[in-house]
Amino acid sequence: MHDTQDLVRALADGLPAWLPAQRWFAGKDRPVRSVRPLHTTVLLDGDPLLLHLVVEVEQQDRREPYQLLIGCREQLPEHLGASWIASPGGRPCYEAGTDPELTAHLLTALAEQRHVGELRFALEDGVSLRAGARGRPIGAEQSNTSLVYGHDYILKLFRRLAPGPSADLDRHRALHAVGCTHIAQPLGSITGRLHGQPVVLGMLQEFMADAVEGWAMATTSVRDLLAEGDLHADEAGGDFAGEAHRLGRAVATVHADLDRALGHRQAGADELAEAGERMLRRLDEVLLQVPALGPYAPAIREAFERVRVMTGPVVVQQVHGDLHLGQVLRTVHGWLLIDFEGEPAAPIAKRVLPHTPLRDVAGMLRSFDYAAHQMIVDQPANKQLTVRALEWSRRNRSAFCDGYAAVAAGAAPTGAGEPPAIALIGDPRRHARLLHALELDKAIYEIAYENANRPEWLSVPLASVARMTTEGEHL
Ligand SMILES: Nc1ncnc2c1ncn2[C@@H]1O[C@H](COP(=O)(O)OP(=O)(O)O)[C@@H](O)[C@H]1O
Ligand SMILES: O=P(O)(O)O[C@H]1O[C@H](CO)[C@@H](O[C@H]2O[C@H](CO)[C@@H](O)[C@H](O)[C@H]2O)[C@H](O)[C@H]1O
Repeated sequence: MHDTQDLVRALADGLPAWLPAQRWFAGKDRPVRSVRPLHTTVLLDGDPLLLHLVVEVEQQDRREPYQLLIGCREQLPEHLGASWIASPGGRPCYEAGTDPELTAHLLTALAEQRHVGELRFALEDGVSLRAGARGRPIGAEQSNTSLVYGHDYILKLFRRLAPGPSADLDRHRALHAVGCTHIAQPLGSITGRLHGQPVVLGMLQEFMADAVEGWAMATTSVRDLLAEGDLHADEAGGDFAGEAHRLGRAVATVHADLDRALGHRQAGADELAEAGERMLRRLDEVLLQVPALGPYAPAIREAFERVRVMTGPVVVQQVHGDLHLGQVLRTVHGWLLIDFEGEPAAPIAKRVLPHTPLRDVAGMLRSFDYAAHQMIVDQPANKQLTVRALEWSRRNRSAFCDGYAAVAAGAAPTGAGEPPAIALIGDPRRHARLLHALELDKAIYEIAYENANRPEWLSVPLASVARMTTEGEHL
């Protein structure tokens, strides 16, 4: 089979079985009916062949476009065996991200700013690259696929696509333009066209080789505390509160920088009503998936109702949108925020909308709670461990808010002489009612996320909801 279109059509028949096993595939909750190739671009001809595909995946009630990079060889070497997808016409086709020869080609295309068919490989202004390095998949639990090139670059290939702007790329660009020091510099992009509109396919960034994920640091600290016989969180060697304080400062600074770059505005009662309704709708959807949430529903509804009838105004701006300890990296110079894409489950068009910065604060507060309680997920009856986990969570949540409040208190006016949004917010704990509702909303999202992806962790957000609905708006 030599014709590329025939090869791709035959390959597409093998994709319904392969897609659900991929970590980044967002539709694992229902069977894949069919996969239809929308665009095929030959990036490298011969043996190996490198194909860029945009396919439409059809499931019960949805059709969504995904990006695939496919390698094809006459003979599949042993080290690529695990990446095999199908062998249309006897020619093995596989996930190209695992083939160093093919990933090197992507970096070269970026370095040379190539145009191939409708694909544009471009560098940000003033950037030049050292090509030649081979990329390897980062191997993280991801919604997308990232390739790391030596100690220098990381290329994120977005998997589920939507035409129009990319929140991740645009927010990185805006933050870099105002000199934000809490992000990895954006270096380049890959764009194409989908349904007649531009679409962002990839983002190249500076790779922070010395970085440690916040989640790894926080859970190590929890582990050390839980292993101690009788020390408290502030006495244990691996105390995290200093880092949590610095992280609060970093998040507030990124909010101030996003405001400086893209501005803020006041959201009125109608938008708050809409936000409250959105929270209530999500609760109803998740209740259908996870009936165990039922006993807490009345108290959660009450909290969301209170948002629905708030009179405002509440200040909104561009935010991170899915902030948690897995989205922050600690380098020797301080904390960085990564992945400004918003919640993976949200429709892509909705992810660029402005929100209250308290949404990110709520995400991070949830994450401290997660870090503490996931460690004892299989020992729910151990009161001593539960008390200690709670102590760790409270101490670090509070240090994070202190850090945020310190930056908010000293925030300089924006270009227009106006105070930035974070100065209007001040200490996040002043907004207990809204923050509580945002935390509950995030926990509801997490319940759906865990139910679909990691059922063994479902009890973590469920237990948080139980605590939150008993304790109320308490930090
Ligand atoms: N600039 C970077 N430097 C070092 N590691 C990074 C960088 N960006 C991302 N990572 C690592 O890659 C992982 C996945 O990146 P992320 O942007 O969160 O992808 P996804 O959108 O697929 O969730 C992160 O958890 C982090 O460990
Ligand atoms: O990093 P992603 O953008 O893919 O975010 C999704 O996956 C996260 C898990 O990897 C999930 O985060 C939840 O688990 C984290 C620990 O693994 C915890 O730190 C977070 O607080 C918790 O929300 C995230 O919600 C989801 O969108």
